[in-house]
Amino acid sequence: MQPDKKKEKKAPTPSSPKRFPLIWLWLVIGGILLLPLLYKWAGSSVQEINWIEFEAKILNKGAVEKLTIVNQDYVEIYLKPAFISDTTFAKAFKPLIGNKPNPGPHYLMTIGSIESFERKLDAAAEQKSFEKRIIPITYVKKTDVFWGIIGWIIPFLVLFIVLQYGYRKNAGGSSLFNFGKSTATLLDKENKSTITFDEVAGLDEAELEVKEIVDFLKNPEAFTRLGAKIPKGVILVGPPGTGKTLLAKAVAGEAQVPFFSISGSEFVEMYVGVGASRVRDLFKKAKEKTPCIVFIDEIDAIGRSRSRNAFFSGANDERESTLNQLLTEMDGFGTNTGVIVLAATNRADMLDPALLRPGRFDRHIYLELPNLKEREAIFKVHIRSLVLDDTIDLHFLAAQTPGFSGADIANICNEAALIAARKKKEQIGKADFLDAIDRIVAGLERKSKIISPAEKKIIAYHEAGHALASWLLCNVDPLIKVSIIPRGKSLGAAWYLPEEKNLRTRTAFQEHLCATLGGRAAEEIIFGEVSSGALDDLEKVTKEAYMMVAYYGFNEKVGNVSFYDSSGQRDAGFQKPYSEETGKLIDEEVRKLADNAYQQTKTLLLQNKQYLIKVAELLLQKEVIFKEDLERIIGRRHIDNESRLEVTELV
Ligand SMILES: Nc1ncnc2c1ncn2[C@@H]1O[C@H](COP(=O)(O)OP(=O)(O)OP(=O)(O)O)[C@@H](O)[C@H]1O
Ligand SMILES: [Zn+2]
Repeated sequence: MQPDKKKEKKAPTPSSPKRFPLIWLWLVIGGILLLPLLYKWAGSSVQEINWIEFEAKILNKGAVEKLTIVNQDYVEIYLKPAFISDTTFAKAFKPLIGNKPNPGPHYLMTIGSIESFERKLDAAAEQKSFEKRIIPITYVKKTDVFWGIIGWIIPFLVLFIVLQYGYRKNAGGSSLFNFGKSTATLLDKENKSTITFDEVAGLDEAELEVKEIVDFLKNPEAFTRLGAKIPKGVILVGPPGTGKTLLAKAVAGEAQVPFFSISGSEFVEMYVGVGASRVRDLFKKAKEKTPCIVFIDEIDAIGRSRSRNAFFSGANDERESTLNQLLTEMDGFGTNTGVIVLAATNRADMLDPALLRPGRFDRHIYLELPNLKEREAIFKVHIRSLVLDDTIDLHFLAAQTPGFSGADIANICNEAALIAARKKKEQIGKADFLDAIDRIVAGLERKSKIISPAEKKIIAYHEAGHALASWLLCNVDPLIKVSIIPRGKSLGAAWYLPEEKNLRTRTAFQEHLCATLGGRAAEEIIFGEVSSGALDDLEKVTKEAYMMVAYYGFNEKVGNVSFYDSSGQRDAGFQKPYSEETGKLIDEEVRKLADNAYQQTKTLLLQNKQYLIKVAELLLQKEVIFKEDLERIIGRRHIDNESRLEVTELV
């Protein structure tokens, strides 16, 4: 139940796509829709009559010039010129047709069927004894223009709206009309990057390297005069939150040049060919603004090694053509064009080698997680805008945050301010910072979570087991505090202060396994039974033991071999790089390692059972205990402590 530091990936920079003036589109569509409506309205001004009226007012008066039967369902009645009066139609169209008589049809009449209509006509003719045949009748087929057009337009309209909507959802704001355009955000003269090297802390070496780029952008002649070539592409490599984006922005801010920023994932869309055309567009825009900087964040989204699982993923084609386009563009501009491409990635080892070749991204700058001194410097940058009281000691805070990235530190500073504000304090104090650190490391305290007294006891002994084991083993990171207040998803937690080491010995690994199993061992010693609370611990132990055996060559039987894959190409797990026997051996040795560590820990805790009980009781009483409490119970943690366990030969 140890807390794990959460790494949050920041959202890609929001894009600001230029919109096609949609209003025109709607005007055109509206116009097309309106036309048939007008027609319909004009047409509907022809009066409709029934048979009785027709017979009485028209037929019997001999006013019919001709009849047209349309589609077997209605009759258009044309009157003799003498009988035409000014209809609505004629009035409406007066400006168009002048004083000419309305050409008709003058009336419409719906009929059941042609036969019945003709029968009625015959009967009327007989009755009134006039020749039916003197009335010319034509038969025509007409499609209703209005519904005809609507019938055509609606499916298109629906398709269009669906596509547009779907596209926006996928493309995050761009529209159908600009999907080949790059969505890069541009910071230029009106909208400059205001970040300077002043805001970047603890990246001295990287800063030195990028300063050269700033100098070139400010004064290119000084370099070109001597025939020097400036790198076209610089790739920034480092874990998340180490300030890659920040550094790139600072370069733009210092050099005072336009800065195009885009995330690699923005190139890749669901439509084939979009990525490549976006790359083309981006470079076209960039070349118009030279000197300038193009910053591609998360370049691994397009630049991943091309051979990777090529057979299994169709999306590869699209990514590959995007990558090819990027390579072409980078080859296309000369070293002195004044476009410098900065790219950032968390993993340079996964990038396509073609990207890293000279003439492309030939300069690599590695950013690492900040060390103690660097963290202090980063804290200094981020507290500038905060109102602090005089309890703040930056060195102390830096010491409390090993393994934290610059982004984590920025987050802590903000979180501390929020915590202080919630407490309605005037100034932010040390306690607020410590709370903020805890919160970021282990999640929010959940005091309201209901835990029965029996469970609380198990949790207390579990955490006491971790605390005691790590206290007694001298190669484990020093313990700072233990808590049984539920936080985030864990029920209890022990905080350690990782020492900043570049190398860890086998002994350190083994002792770490023991400390991690301390919780479960304590449960077994005290309650004679284990609980499900050690899931997290077991997961860690398994992973670590596997790393020891299969990666670090710590196991004699498996030998000095490593099955680690630094290129990340085996991620998909299609093929194991070792034989089945070796696989079995690895499994066996991992199990043995974990079992032995558990037995060792149990022995250690049994020998110190009186301390275990005291620590657990204190935990139950206070919920949170600190290093000082442990010192009072067990005595100072010392390398030469009598009861320290020699964990050297575990396997
Ligand atoms: N060296 C640093 N000095 C000062 N602030 C930093 C530093 N590193 C990171 N930060 C802070 O963290 C924030 C995020 O960092 P940034 O976006 O540059 O990280 P990144 O390395 O690009 O991360 P990602 O890989 O997730 O894109 C910055 O805006 C800044 O506030
Ligand atoms: Zn645990």
